[in-house]
Amino acid sequence: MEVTQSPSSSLFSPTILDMFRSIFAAKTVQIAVSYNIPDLLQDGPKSVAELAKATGTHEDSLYRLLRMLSTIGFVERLEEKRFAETPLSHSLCSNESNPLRSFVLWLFDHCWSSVGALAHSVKTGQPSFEYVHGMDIWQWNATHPEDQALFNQAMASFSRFDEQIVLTHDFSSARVVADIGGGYGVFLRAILKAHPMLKGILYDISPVIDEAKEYFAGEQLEARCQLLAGDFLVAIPTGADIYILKHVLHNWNDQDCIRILSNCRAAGGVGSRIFIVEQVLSFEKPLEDVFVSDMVMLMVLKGARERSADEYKTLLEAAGFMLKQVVPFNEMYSLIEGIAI
Ligand SMILES: C[S@@+](CC[C@H](N)C(=O)[O-])C[C@H]1O[C@@H](n2cnc3c(N)ncnc32)[C@H](O)[C@@H]1O
Repeated sequence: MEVTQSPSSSLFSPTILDMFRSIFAAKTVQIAVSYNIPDLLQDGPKSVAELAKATGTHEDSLYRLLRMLSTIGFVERLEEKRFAETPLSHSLCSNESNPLRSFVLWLFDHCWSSVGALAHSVKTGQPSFEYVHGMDIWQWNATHPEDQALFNQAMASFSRFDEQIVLTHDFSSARVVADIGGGYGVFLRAILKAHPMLKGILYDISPVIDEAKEYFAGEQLEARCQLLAGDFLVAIPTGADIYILKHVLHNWNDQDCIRILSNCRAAGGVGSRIFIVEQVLSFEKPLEDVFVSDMVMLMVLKGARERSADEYKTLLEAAGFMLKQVVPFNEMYSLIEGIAI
């Protein structure tokens, strides 16, 4: 019998097909990572039977998942039912040098149901995360330590993309740098290592600071850095001449942003500097990643959003700062620098 294949474009446009594929790419990669497939393939190729035994999964279904994953380069199919690692799967092994693993687990697993309920956010303006989980993400993290750790590791993974600012920016006139909402302190540790004369303050909520302590102890930075717990909506530690808010303000509505910035202004006094590190919206240069991040904000927290440089200028001025400059330092992030007046 002669089988004629109709071109796929007659059914779906290539763009719709890409969307269809990318949903399954994200989900199947997350499942493979959850079952530690990258780790299992690290010491050599394995048969599906071996992988199914090691992961406690249904052999034929795992085979179908791996076959699909081989088409996106996540694994290599050596024989019909034998698979090897690729650079992509290797990059998601559980060792610490591959931090994007936690981001894959956080967004494609923990937040998956909130992505599914995004229509709720569009209809009501309320975060779908809260609609799905019955509480906001900070309350959820406070009552679910494992998810709190996953969230903080996912955030820390992005700090590695921001480290360029550490190498390119001039910190020579500063003595003390405070990273406010600084998470595990990946960014602050990079600044302190690159600038040995500087002292640091890491400030975050207490469960995060408790976990950050072990990272600082491991790198012998304890003597140069204070790790302080508190609520930045209430007060911010004094004594720094640069206050950093990295990926913090996009989580808050305008009123709360002005509160956080005003607290930095009160803590640092006239002449202190504020470094806001965020993605910046631009009508002239619309970057897909900024809009994707803005969707994540819409989904995750009430009032959270990405903003334009003009919007950051308005927030800074409302809190007693003057905008000094907006410096894009890689294809994703900008440094918005303000001076307290
Ligand atoms: C999106 S994460 C960014 C973390 C870090 N700056 C980075 O770029 O990876 C936001 C941080 O704000 C902290 N945070 C949230 N609410 C806070 C509050 N009320 N006071 C202090 N820190 C808070 C979170 O614990 C988290 O570490």
